[in-house]
Amino acid sequence: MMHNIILKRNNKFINGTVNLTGSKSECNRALIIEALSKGKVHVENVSDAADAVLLAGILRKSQESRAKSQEVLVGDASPNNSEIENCKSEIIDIGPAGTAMRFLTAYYAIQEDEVILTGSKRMKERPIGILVDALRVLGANIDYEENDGYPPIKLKGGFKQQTGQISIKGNISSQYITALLLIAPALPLGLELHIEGELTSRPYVEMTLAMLETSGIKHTWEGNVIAISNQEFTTTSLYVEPDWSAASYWYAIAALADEAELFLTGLTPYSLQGDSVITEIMANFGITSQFRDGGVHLKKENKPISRREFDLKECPDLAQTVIVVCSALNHEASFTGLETLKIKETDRILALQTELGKMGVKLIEKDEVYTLDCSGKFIPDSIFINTYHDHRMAMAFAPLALVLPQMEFENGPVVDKSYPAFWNDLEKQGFEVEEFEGKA
Ligand SMILES: O=C(O)C1=C[C@@H](OP(=O)(O)O)[C@@H](O)[C@H](O)C1
Ligand SMILES: C=C(OP(=O)(O)O)C(=O)O
Repeated sequence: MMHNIILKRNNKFINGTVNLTGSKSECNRALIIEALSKGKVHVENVSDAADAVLLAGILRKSQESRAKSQEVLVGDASPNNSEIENCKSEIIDIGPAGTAMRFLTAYYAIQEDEVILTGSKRMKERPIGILVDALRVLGANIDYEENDGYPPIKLKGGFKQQTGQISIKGNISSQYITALLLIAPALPLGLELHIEGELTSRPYVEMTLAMLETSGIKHTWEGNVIAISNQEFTTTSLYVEPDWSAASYWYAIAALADEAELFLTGLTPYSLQGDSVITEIMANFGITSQFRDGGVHLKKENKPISRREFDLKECPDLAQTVIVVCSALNHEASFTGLETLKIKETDRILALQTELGKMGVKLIEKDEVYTLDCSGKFIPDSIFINTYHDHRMAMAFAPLALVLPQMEFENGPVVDKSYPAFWNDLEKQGFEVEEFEGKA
């Protein structure tokens, strides 16, 4: 049995304040930097996102056990067999946290610990071969435990850097590039990363470099080559900003309301998060964003929607939000830059097509351009949304409660991955949220 959610909204007027948790992306980077900096860098405003909480716990435990084994070595007592066994191949289960999986792969590749990194059933289908190949060229000892190219993987320690120059494909996931950049300052020979072909999700790479820069790490980026030499972190703190991807669901709610005035605290126009582009995207839907009072004020102005083409390559996590809003407004726009969606928490293209199909909306692909067809759209009395272990399927569809009489969501806690307070926040803003036991 799992906790499903019934969601309803009896009016279309939104007015309130929302405090969002810290960005999962920023927090995951900050935690790895903190661990690599050996305490010099301190993370402030750690995110409540389950993925970040899990990563923080793993890094803490790993550092504690390293400190403990050093104590054993320093002390008289030689470790007994069971202690040696415990030190061997610790199994780390990262669940559905893709970013954490990729970052930890690079992190453990240069540690002495022998660990097996594994995750959810879906994680075992999310490719990691490109990153593993790059780390092997650098000098890491990594084996696949089940299928080549996919988790689980065994990181065996004994890293000895062979080269500082590697090439990596840029169009599959920017997370591989970030993972390598994060460990670059700790590599004796530094890193010169040649990005082959197109770079997807570019703002996430820029976020990584900016956070390294704040931590005292210099880089150069010329053409398709990013270089970071072996460097020391400086003593500083990294403040995790509120999550703009989470903010996108409130923009969507504003877009589907008749009248909306919302205040999202803590957000600034100078964010490192590429998803802050939601302000520009939603301006097309009549949502104005004013930064004042230490946050952003959203206001809905009714005006016709003119933009028909959206390239989401730089903000893939906004794709579901924007496509669902367009479907609700019968705005038959087209979308590009969606290629990476198929290897995220679920195949998000298929999931969108299936769930939008439940109200007669089609998302049709031709030559990598996806177009909405709302000609067969209808309003069901109640709609059951399958969430496919994907937090963003639940959160992107929830704003539809403003235009549908009743919605039901499979697996409410799926939102915990990045925004655990999501259903509570909806309730605070006047949505009716009811939990019920459903079939797993
Ligand atoms: O680096 C990051 O924090 C992320 C990068 C993006 O992934 P891709 O680079 O695989 O598109 C994004 O979808 C993910 O949610 C978070
Ligand atoms: C793709 C996402 O996360 P991850 O890759 O970290 O699992 C996401 O949060 O939308």
